[in-house]
Amino acid sequence: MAEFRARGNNHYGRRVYANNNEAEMATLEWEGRPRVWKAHALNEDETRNGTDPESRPESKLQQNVVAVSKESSKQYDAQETRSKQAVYEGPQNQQTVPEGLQNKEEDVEDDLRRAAVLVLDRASSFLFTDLCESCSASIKHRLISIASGISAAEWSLNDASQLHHGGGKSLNDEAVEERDRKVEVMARQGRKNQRIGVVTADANGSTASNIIKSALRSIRDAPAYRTRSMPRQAGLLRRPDQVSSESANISLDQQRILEVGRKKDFCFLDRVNGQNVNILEGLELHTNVLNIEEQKELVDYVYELQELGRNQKLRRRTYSEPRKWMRGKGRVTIQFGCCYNYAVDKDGNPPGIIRQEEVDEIPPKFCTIIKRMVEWQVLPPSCIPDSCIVNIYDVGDCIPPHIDHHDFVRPFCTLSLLSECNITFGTNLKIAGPGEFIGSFTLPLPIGSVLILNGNGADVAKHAVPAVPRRRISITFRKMDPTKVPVSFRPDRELLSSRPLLPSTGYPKLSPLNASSNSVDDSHVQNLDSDGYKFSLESDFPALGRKAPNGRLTNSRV
Ligand SMILES: O=C(O)CCC(=O)C(=O)O
Ligand SMILES: [Fe+2]
Repeated sequence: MAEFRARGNNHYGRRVYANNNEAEMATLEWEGRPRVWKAHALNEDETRNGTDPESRPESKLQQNVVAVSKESSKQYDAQETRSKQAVYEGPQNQQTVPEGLQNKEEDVEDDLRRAAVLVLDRASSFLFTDLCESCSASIKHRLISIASGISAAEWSLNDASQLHHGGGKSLNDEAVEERDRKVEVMARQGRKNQRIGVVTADANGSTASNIIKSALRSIRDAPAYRTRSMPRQAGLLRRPDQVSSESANISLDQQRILEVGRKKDFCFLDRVNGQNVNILEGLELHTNVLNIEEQKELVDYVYELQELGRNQKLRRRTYSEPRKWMRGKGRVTIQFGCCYNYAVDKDGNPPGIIRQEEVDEIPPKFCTIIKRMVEWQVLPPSCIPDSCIVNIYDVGDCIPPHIDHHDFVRPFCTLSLLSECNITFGTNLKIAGPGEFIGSFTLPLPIGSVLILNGNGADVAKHAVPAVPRRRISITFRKMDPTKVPVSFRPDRELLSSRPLLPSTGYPKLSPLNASSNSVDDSHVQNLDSDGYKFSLESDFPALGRKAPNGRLTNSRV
């Protein structure tokens, strides 16, 4: 494969490359566990002129796609194994498809169609932005054909995308129209008793199939799929003649709620004051809360906010960035709703909310996410966030071990964007080097996921994000203790009226410290302090080496 050198870089990990011959190659990449999507396409000039001496343009494109797909599936498999071992396995966490519910052939085809619709519906504009018009049209058409149940053989017979890369001709308006017409006809004909398959004859078709396979993994990753509670053919996914009244009644929102993965049974037993305690009790990981397009929109918006902050167009305490770069330095933060002090500031204010200080209010885009989290039962309506902090991590940035300040009530949550990273938990997190923290339990945070911190998971275990391997953004949403709100604070009444869309399954009531059922020392009466907590709680980021009230040396600082 030809060597490519970087030509430019945009915000969310997309790169545009030029090869040694200066012929352009667009690269679209989106990295996130367990879905890694990449698509390549050569430009028209290169295709027409065959400027690359190594090979015919279409075969080079094919090579790229194959290489990318191998890399994707390797990464996927490694990630999948790692995350399964780290998180999803263990006697109480095992999630297997019961006997008799394994995939049947027709299920596989339904799933393929679901995957194609999912990509077209949720990710198409994000996927195709950097591709030439002709390539994206061709890939999109193959996706449409899979969604309509058209076989690979049928597709390659009729595929007008050959007009571009396969046939070496550029597309004029007439050809585009002709192709659209053919695709429409194929879509109308629907499947013809042939296996759909995702294998395709041309390079754009196989890019489409890589994309579909990734989407398929996402679908099969959703717990609702594993337990078969996910509707297998919602109205959206069927041709109109197949839509039953039952499935047509499922709204897009309801379908999305069913696709949210919810893991609530985290367990790590630690010895705390003579008892075995599940220090992760209260943690919840909700995945697929934001789809790719929504994530992209939010990432773009965060960068806009960062630009405003840099140009001093936000209130003084809203935006802050670390002064110098070193591995393990803090990270850029943008705070809304209240001004939160991580450590004693230069004016002598203690850590916590500074009531006299004003910052900007939560932007409407973030309110939409808060509303969704309540409507989709990620957060309880009793705890609607009224403040948030955006953390922008550069490569190597981290957040040191801490327990979130009690000026914020529980639960609170963190939304992950841009790249996956690990968060680590433990009662005694070790600092192994700049930005390196070792805890008892490490959890990968997929992009688009929301981690809920509550109970022991929020207040007994500390948490830290070790130096991140890739740029990352997180948004921590928290509700302020009503007695601590800034003097200028005005609640958002509309936001406060958010309620779950589906009947509530109830939120767990958590005791301040939950001893595990197999506690070896049940006879001990818990020795709660005046706040009702068994342990003294450290402020978020006490200065390095400061002694915590419980006598332990604290080890955190931003
Ligand atoms: O970035 C994250 O995922 C964690 C952020 C966090 O712990 C915090 O903002 O308190
Ligand atoms: Fe935190």
